[in-house]
Amino acid sequence: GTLSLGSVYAQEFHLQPTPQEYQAGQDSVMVPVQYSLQAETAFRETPAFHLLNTLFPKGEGKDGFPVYVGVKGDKSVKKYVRRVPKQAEGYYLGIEKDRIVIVGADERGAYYGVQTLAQLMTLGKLPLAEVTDYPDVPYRGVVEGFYGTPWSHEARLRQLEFYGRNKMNVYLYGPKDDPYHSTPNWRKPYPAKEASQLKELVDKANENGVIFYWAIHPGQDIKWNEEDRDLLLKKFESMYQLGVRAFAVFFDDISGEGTKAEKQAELLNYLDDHFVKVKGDVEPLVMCPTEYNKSWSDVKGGYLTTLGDKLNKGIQIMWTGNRVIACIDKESMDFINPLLKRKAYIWWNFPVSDYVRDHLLMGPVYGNGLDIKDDMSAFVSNPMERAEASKIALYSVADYAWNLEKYDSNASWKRAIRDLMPNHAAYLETFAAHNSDLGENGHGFRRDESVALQPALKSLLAAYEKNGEMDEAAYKQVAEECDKIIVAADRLLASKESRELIEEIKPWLMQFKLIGEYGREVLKMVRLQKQGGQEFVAVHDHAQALQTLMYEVDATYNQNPYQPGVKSGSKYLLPTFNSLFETSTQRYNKAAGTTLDSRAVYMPYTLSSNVKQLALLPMRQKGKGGNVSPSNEVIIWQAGGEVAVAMDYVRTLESLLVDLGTQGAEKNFRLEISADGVNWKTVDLRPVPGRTLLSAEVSGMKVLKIRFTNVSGSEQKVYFKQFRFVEQ
Ligand SMILES: CCCCCN1[C@H](CO)[C@@H](O)[C@@H](O)[C@@H]1CC(=O)NC
Repeated sequence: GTLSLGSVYAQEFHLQPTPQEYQAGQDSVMVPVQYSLQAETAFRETPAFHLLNTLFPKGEGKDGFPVYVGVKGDKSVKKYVRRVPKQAEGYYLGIEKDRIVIVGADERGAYYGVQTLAQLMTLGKLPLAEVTDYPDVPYRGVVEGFYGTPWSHEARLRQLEFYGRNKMNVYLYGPKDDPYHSTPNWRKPYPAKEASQLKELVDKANENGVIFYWAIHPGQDIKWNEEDRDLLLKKFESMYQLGVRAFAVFFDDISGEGTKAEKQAELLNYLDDHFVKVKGDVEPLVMCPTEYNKSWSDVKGGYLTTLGDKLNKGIQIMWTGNRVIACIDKESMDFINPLLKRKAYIWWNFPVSDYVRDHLLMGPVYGNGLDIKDDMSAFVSNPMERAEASKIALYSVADYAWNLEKYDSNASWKRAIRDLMPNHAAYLETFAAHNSDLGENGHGFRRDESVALQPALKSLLAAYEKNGEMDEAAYKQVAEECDKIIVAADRLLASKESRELIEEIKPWLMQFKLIGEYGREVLKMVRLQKQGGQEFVAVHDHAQALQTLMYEVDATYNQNPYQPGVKSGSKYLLPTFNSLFETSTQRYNKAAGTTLDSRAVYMPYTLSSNVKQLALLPMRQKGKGGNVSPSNEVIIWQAGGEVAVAMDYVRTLESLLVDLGTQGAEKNFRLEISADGVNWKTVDLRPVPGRTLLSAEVSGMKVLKIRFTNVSGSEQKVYFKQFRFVEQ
């Protein structure tokens, strides 16, 4: 019989990604326990069949509920062929009283139709519905292209299932720190273990309708000769033997010979003509250019137009937008497509966090144009090294790239969270809401954070700071949020669900709980300061104890050479609590004549620079010293350009290290120390044998300011790998 769907389903339920067209009546049929397959025999070899066969408790049987499934041209579904969209990977799904019909424009379309059926079956009843659907962007998915610890094999297997469910059809394997993907071993075949794991990934990808691209990153040391060309071809052949049927060549983040456009184009065309076209069953090549974003491109130099003119038409060219880290809009596409003479293959550098490793990017995916579906051939996301945590953003990337016009970033974000942890969605949402911004970073890319609580935080702080007023409504809202934070952190830390996710984000959950407790104490301090009660002192000391615990977490976990530590709620939540802590303590001291320590978080060092790419780099304090957060891009350091660090008051140095990633930098740069900010003393920089590291003899020196200048008289292209000092 037919049952009517309760309205609760109608509101909550949402197909993912958002379909182009979905009509469901109020009527529905019970979910059949068994199905009978009406399809061509060949269908049984496809991923669509294997997925379909898992959906019915009693599997397939001749008396089961009829399921007509196939692709355009199949006899079994001839009757429905007019309903099928013309777009690649499109499908028609019809649920009728006495049958289910799924017709794909192609095999992957049929697979997606089954994925949509699978989602509808979670309703417990099947609505009498029609879905006419197809993707806006041809290639949608993920490029594992970040610096840092590559994803584990298990994490990748889970990712591929996730991509299948979310109708993502591309996974590009290109972890920068895999030595067989990049220099030095790109010429060598994988060792047995890695090879068998890659084969397993390819099989898993095929099962989930995902094209597995294996990328090579040869540019840093490739020689433009037949030997290297043939070694690269041999490597592709060895990957082909493992089942790889899609290949990419990345020339990003390199310098030297490998950056030449003509040579890159020649190599790619050779691979296209002598490998891809010869094999016949390999996807079109994808390449990542050296000039992969507008801010790095020199149009007059002709790099991009050379690629656009010379690269065989079928070869895809990647692009990250106006900057390394940037949202993609119409203006960005109108700039690049004419130069490439094809639709750019977007590599979106979000939620990648390898330049802000102490932050998690758990917020909504927003800021990309909703009017560019016809301007790009692909939209793939470069994720965080934390695979499970990346799924919040990836879920929405899938939603966006499938149906741009209907994309709603906030609604998608909430669904992403519910999809990731159905039994802890509210807690994960509380956590994600306050762990979304990147903090200061060299790329200047920021995200919103604590959006719902921002107004209360701002008005609570403004009222109190300006004239000691108490905005009771804001106070109440912030106090309630602190309670929610504490509960959310505990529930997530104790969660049995999504254990792999919890293990990835555990340090941030610990930090998050401390922030909730700290906020609770700071709110008490504000209340007590206004009442003038003695209890202020005990609460102040508890808040300081929590500050110490927060520092401990930050100094203990996720230690890496780039952005060590564990930042949470860093944009508004923690800064507001710190301001309230400082102000209430200063006011209490004034009224009570006490000298309670009012410093919340301490940053004694200030960076300044007239070198564009260094000016925004954050200063970090670590223990008894500080460092400038390194940048992993090539720095264009103009003649006379300088970077300086100012202390809050005169301090005594123990050591100072500089690493520009190039030999002989000590000849082109000068280090100076000043104890008063007026008189400067040049300090010797000694190269550490065999390394590009320079050590300065500063032990015992009084310092108010440090200055480091390019005195070579000409522009220098260097890396900014380290600038670190330790105090005595
Ligand atoms: C050296 C320039 C910064 C690196 C640029 N991005 C990412 C962000 O950090 C990083 O993951 C790296 O793989 C990637 C390179 C890139 O964007 N290629 C198209």
